[in-house]
Amino acid sequence: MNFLHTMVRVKDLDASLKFYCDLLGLVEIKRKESEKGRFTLVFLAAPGQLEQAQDTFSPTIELTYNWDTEEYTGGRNFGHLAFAVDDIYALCDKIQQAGVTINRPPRCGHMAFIKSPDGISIELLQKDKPLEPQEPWLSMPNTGSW
Ligand SMILES: C[C@@H](O)C(=O)SC[C@H](NC(=O)CC[C@H](N)C(=O)O)C(=O)NCC(=O)O
Ligand code: NI
Repeated sequence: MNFLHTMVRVKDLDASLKFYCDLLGLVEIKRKESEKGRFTLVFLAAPGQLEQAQDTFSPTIELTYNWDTEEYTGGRNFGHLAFAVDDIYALCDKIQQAGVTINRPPRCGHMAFIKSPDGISIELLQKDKPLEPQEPWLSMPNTGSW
């Protein structure tokens, strides 16, 4: 079995593409519009996984935009989407300049959390740092309401 994608329903497709593509650097690799179903699907891949994703559409994020407005009550059971980034400080600066809140800044140099326009938590991890949170980080209060 292989992991393929995570689907996220978005309220505003343009705002989401600005966030995931222009700000985070993901690349649109496929789009499907359904007149009958009244929705648009957009598959996004990370630049470092583009070749693989173009072959198998995985790993990707599948943005689902329903043309008719719906309320999406955020399920507490969904945690976050995590990305390994080249330079977490440079990316956080860019994110802050774009007016996006950094809910948990990269204090210990390797992990930050932000939220998408739909309030989806996004974890940013410095590429060459260990995945497991360092002890000091675990005891740090987070700045956002999680
Ligand atoms: C292309 C493949 O990866 C899909 O996930 S299509 C799944 C399909 N999606 C839709 O119908 C999109 C519009 C729908 N109104 C919705 O918001 O999901 C589907 O079966 N969706 C149901 C689901 O729970 O994912
Ligand atoms: Ni899907």
